Amino acid sequence: MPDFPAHASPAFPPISSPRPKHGDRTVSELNLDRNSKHDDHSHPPLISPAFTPPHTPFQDDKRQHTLPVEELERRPSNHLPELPIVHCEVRARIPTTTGQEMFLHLYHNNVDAKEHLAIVFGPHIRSKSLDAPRPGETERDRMIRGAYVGTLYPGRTSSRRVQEIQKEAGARPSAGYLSGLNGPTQHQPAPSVSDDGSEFDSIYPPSLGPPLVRIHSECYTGETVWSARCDCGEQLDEAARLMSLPIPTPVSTPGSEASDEHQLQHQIQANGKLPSCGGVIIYLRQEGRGIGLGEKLKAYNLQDLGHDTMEANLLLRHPGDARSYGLATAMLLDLGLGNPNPTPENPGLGIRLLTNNPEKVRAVEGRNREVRVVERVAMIPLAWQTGGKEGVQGKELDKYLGTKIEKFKHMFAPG
Ligand SMILES: Nc1nc2c(ncn2[C@@H]2O[C@H](COP(=O)(O)OP(=O)(O)OP(=O)(O)O)[C@@H](O)[C@H]2O)c(=O)[nH]1
Repeated sequence: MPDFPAHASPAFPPISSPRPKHGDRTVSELNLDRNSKHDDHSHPPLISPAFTPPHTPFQDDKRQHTLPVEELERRPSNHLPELPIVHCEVRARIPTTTGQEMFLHLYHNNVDAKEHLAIVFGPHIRSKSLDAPRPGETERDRMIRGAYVGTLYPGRTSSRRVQEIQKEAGARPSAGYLSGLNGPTQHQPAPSVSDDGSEFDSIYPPSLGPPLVRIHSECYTGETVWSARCDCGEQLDEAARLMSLPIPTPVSTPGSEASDEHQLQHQIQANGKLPSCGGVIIYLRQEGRGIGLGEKLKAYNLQDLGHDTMEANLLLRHPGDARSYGLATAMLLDLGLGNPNPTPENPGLGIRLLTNNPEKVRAVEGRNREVRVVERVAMIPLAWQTGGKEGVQGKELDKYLGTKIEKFKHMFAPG
């Protein structure tokens, strides 16, 4: 493994050949040697390597992805006594520089005054608190705050889905009737409506498998001013890229997947391109692992004086990591991604969490396992994946990653 930094050895076996190229990577290609063992016996692997899919994540047997959650080391002390109350105030469509769209959801809550965000990729994830009717609001109010289904366009008059309008009209209305209600202008495409009147963004197709989720902590330096002290900006970009990957061609199996395939074909026809497999980045305003930007900058000066990132926090009288994840749990539940009461008949999908931080896996599930993490997907630095051809690099980053591994016990490989 000549391309990996020294602190990556021996925990980081080489990535299988051929070496991944930027733009070609899939989630599954992030997997390292599945036989590798984490060398710290005091921190057993949370998830067996078998839970990271070997090939296309959506085509594997889903039982293979089931996390043996009983094996998780629970740390209830890190959970908030009760889940915060969160409320999605507004969402808006954001076209991105990659050509994919995402929906930015802005949340308020009852524990801090910050505006935490959910960055939603794909059409299938919706906020319950956003969609719920609010007293006295008009259809226009609902569209302005983003509580609409389908696509906005000049002249649209209803936030509701075509199915609901049809139901209200008592029979299947004519195309002229629908265009009077929801009709696009001549410049804008109509909402994606299938033959039976349904729209795509109303359900999460089980055939897509558990959605990909990233819980990301704000990092002004890494995400905005090009800092090479950490890998935060790269991780944010990579999470978005993975969630924008096109859905693999659906497998034709009996049951729901047949209708998913029908929907997929329809969406391809409507948009002219493959929809993304989707997912959500929960973007928490936890700058500097919760200590804030000013304190993080002091910590950087201490690091330049020779201390590592954990020591610097402690010298400033902060915990090494001052974060909690109850807000993320509550936001995931609001987005319909929790599964608090699984039954054998309805085990639920759970989520696939993109992280190297074992504490996040435990914490985001919540004290009562309101959310189920069925798989942890490791985030390998791009420089390690590409032998230094891509990604953030530098001696400060090497030290940062080394401390994450040695002191914070982050796992840069599955399991
Ligand atoms: N206090 C402090 N915070 C830092 C430093 N470098 C980055 N951060 C913050 O650390 C947070 C990201 O945490 P990381 O430890 O990099 O990663 P993680 O979120 O725990 O784990 P992953 O899910 O694997 O990314 C962001 O809020 C950054 O602003 C530092 O040197 N000191």
